[in-house]
Amino acid sequence: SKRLGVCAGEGSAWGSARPLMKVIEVSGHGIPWLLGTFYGLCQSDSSATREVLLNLLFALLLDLVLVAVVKGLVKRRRPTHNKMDMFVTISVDKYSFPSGHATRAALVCRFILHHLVLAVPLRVLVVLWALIVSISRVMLGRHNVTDVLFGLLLGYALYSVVEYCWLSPLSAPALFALWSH
Ligand SMILES: CC(C)=CCC/C(C)=C/COP(=O)(O)O
Repeated sequence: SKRLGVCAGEGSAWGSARPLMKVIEVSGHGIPWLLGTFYGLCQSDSSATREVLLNLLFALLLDLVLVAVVKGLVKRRRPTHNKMDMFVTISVDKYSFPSGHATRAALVCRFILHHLVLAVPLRVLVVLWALIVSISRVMLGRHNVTDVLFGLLLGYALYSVVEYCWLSPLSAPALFALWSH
């Protein structure tokens, strides 16, 4: 993993690509996804859209909690070559197993592919985004390869849990009443 951390610092082999990697990092961060989903929820005027966005919000929150619990239990330190200059972190983010970006990327990728009707090139872009976010975690030196691989598996599996617990106006009427205008 250390050898693959080619953007871990400005002086690293691919140090000039670090700013781009950090933009990719923000694209997979929890805050833009949570704020964007919440904003969409407030703006949506169709009940079908609200249902999808409410479940996406639930999925993102579940993911944050699950990753925080696993990080807190495993307590694996981030690689020593990592510079802790990440955009907004919480206390457990000093730990690296699993990668929260990788779980979110896999979860959101599956969610989008199942719930949005997209042309094939866009579907391919969504999968590529998830892969690039994941690979960038190792290139930035934030994670070991195993953190990212486990994160991807966890996010993939978590999507199945979200589908199983799918919130609908029938199963969670009080929640939907909050968002009906
Ligand atoms: C503060 C909020 C809402 C989310 C934290 C997102 C975050 C910083 C996750 C850590 O990701 P990695 O484990 O991939 O470094």
